Parts: sequence; structure tokens; C-alpha cells
Amino acid sequence: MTHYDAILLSSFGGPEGQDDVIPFLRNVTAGRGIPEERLEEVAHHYRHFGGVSPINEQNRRLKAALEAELASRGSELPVYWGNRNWAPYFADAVREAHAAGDTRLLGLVTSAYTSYSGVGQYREDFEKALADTGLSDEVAIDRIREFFDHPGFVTPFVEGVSTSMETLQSEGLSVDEVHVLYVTHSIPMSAADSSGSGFGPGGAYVAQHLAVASVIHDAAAPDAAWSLVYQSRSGDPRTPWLEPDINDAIDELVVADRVKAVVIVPFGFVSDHMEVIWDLDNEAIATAEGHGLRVLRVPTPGVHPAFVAGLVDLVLERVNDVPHAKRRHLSELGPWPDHERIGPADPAGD
Ligand SMILES: CC1=C(CCC(=O)O)c2cc3nc(cc4[nH]c(cc5[nH]c(cc1n2)c(C)c5CCC(=O)O)c(CCC(=O)O)c4C)C(CCC(=O)O)=C3C
Ligand SMILES: [Fe+2]
Repeated sequence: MTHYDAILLSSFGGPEGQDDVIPFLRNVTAGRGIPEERLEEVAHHYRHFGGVSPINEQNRRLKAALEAELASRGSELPVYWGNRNWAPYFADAVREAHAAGDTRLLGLVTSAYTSYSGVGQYREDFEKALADTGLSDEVAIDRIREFFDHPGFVTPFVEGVSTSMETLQSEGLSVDEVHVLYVTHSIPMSAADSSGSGFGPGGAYVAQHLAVASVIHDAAAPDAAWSLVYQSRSGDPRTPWLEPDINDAIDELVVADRVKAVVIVPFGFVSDHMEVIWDLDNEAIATAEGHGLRVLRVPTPGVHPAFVAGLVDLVLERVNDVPHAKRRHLSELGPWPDHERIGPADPAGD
């Protein structure tokens, strides 16, 4: 058994009103060379929803669901919640935990895949939170592994794709008229290549997405055509990012005939946050409908019971020291390895 005092639910954070939008975007992009036009464009997405990102409310609901699932499985671990880019910040959560005597934390990060954004940047931000609070020698943070191919994450997408296929068939469409688009966040090509070695171009990031897409697809729509596409690119337009963009991919499908419907599967994300409700539900759906296509967008896991139970499995595999070879995973890439601890090996001297 490994003793933990608490779980640190760790996420991105988002604005909760118009006045938060610009300070939030400055936090996200500090020193990252995002062009001003891109920031204005993204600010407009938030403004459209009253300056409120859905992400914080989704994390409050996830926290409550995790607490209920932990309790039902006999665990008394409390759950603290902190964000990288908006209040409550990691430093707030670490201070709160420490004040309650909780110094051995298990970080549950709401990113399923390996990338700088989903892994390295969280690690840096955890280190900074410990340094900023002066608790680097007193609080330790472990992190649960990337869960891209854990059944808890995959199951809600399998259900969503299956249901969509049934809906389209009940509307009279045949399988060969449907194309399934597995869509994730584009990242710079250089960031993808360096996301994990031994995977060829695109690194671990692309390999993990290809593996998960084929697991979902084989289970839910094996006879339909599919592709892996990307969304929400930003940065300098001259820098290469992963392609094709979902909107370009939809244009191409129409040129390539036959397709009458697309199923959009936002499997890069755990909840319906801004990139999903704007970049997909507004933009990509408009692109597809502009071509006269029928479009269905599959839900993200959110607080799906399988997802919540899967996250608790991932916590309990650490608590119970489940050997690597016995950990649950659905692709040949898993189970992904654990990360090194941040902070002291033996926090609070016990
Ligand atoms: C891989 C990945 C994930 C998934 C893994 C993870 O969850 O971490 C993710 C999640 C998210 N990204 C989010 C928001 C933003 N991301 C931005 C910028 C960027 N994201 C990138 C990548 C990713 N992002 C990258 C390579 C950039 C370029 C700048 C940089 O290199 O850092 C920008 C700046 C404007 C823009 O350029 O779009 C914003 C506002 C929100 C919150 C949404 C909400 O509020 O509901 C969430 C969950
Ligand atoms: Fe992002």
C-alpha cells in the first residue's frame, strides 16, 4: 500500500465572467508567442458565452462525483481542486491541503494523453505551486498515469459512437454513407514529435490517439470509414501544427463523394469545454451543415459513471500498488508508466 492523504484534482481553469476573460488569456499564453489576433479571436468565443467557460462547473461536478464514488468504494480520501490558469489555483489547493494536514497528494490531471500541455506543463506548475507556497519540503505530489486507453475513458466514447450509428441507420443512412471523425487538439508538430520517443513522427501524442481511435472504432462502428483529425490550432501560422484541421477534412470528404453524414468524436478532451462547444459545435458543425451533411457530435466523458469509476480505479491502483502488468488498458501502448514524484520522498517527516 502507498499512503496518500488526499487527491488533487488538477485542471486547466477558465474564466467565470467577462472581466476574467483577458486576465485568464494572459495567464494561459504568458510568454508563449501567441499572436494578438488569435487572442482576440479566442476572447470572442468566451465573450459569446457571457465570459464564462463551462470548464470550472464541470470540474466542480467531477469533484462531487469522485467524492461519491470514492466513498461508495470505502475510500476516505478527500479531494482538493486546483487549476493551472484560474482560481482556485494549484497554490490555493496545496495551501488548503497542507493546512488540513494533508501532505501526500495524488494528482489527478484532467488530460488523457501525453504532450507538453498535458504533462510537462502540469509538472512545472506543480513545482511552482510548491515553491510559491514555501511547501517544497513538506508536500509531495504524485500523478496518475495518462489514461487515454483506460476503459473508463474509452467506454463513454464507444457508447456515443454506437448510439450515433444507430441514430443514422434509423434515419435510413447506410454505413458506407457515414464517416467518423476522431478529433483532438492540434499541437505544434515539433511538440508532437518530442512527446515521447520510439513512436515515429507525431511521437507518443499521435500514436496514443491512433491507438484509442481504433479501439473505439472497432468496438462501435467497425464497418464505417474513419480518420484522425485536429482542431483549435493557434500559434504562429508559419509554424507547422498537426493536420488536417477538422474543417478542411470535412471539405475533402464532400469532394470525395458518397458521404452523407459525419460523426464527430471529441476524444481529445474529458469534458465539453470551450474548444468543444465553440470550435466543434459552432464551427465544425457549420462547416458540415454548409455542405448539407447530417452531423452528430458525440458527448465527452464529463461525469459519465464509467469515467468516474475509471478515475477512481486509477487512484486505487496507486494506493494498492497494483503491478504495472496488471493495470487496465485497452491498447497495445498501455498501461502507460507512472511519473516521478514531485517534492520530498517522505513528506512531513513521517
Ligand atoms: C493538448 C491540449 C489540450 C488537452 C490537454 C489538456 O487538457 O491540457 C488543451 C486543453 C485546453 N486548452 C484550453 C484553453 C486554451 N488553450 C490555448 C492554447 C493552446 N492549447 C494547446 C494544447 C492543448 N490545450 C496548445 C498547444 C496551445 C497553444 C499555446 C501553448 O503552447 O500553450 C489557449 C490560448 C488561446 C489559443 O491559442 O487557443 C486557451 C484559451 C482549455 C480550457 C477550455 C475552456 O476554457 O473551456 C483546455 C481544457
Ligand atoms: Fe489549450
